[in-house]
Amino acid sequence: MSFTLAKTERLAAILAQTPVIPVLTFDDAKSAVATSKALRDGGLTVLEVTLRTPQALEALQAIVNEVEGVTVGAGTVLEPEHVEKAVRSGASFLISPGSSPRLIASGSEAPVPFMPGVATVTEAMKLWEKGATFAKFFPAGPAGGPEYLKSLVAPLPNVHFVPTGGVSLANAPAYLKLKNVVAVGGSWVAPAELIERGDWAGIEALAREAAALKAR
Ligand SMILES: O=C(O)C(=O)C[C@H](O)[C@H](O)COP(=O)(O)O
Repeated sequence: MSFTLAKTERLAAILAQTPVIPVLTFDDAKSAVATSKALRDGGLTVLEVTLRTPQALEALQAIVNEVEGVTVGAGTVLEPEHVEKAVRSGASFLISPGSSPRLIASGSEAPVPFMPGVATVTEAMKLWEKGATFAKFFPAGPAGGPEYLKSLVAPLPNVHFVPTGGVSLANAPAYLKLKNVVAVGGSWVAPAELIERGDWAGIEALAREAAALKAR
């Protein structure tokens, strides 16, 4: 089991592309493609498609095949079966809200980078012992917010986080200014109501505001 340097570097390069990773939930491939184009046109090019709906893998594959200029990963990866299916559907990276031993074993062996989730110091240390230096911080707000993450800079200077869960345009800057935050994740840039309504211009506008945020 290993988080290899090559995959870690690949993940670092993906995360360096953007201050905000949209966390997306799709009920059909068509709206997934349209939403992804709107996000890309607004300047957000790294997308996380959650595996929370029956159509999620089909949606992910459609984005991979039909939308140029985006890097698409799978989110809500909870078990080894999700790892296999997401990779087969063309995911460029895998993200999980947590870091169970079984998932770490299969995720770290995947051919694409895997970013597990943590909410505590000990969880972050356990990953670091295995060679993982990037983790999703979830659920960011309830788990302690920017104050909590700031406290980890001194003891864990080599672990970097993508806070997700309760992040908004308003509070994203407080996370993005931290030394140990490379990007934030959030669903606010593609709200379900706008996707249902087909308001692609609205999503593009939200993406544009988010893309203008600065990571350190
Ligand atoms: O499904 C996953 O893998 C998760 O980790 C949960 C998501 O990241 C959050 O649901 C996004 O949080 P909000 O931006 O507050 O909506």
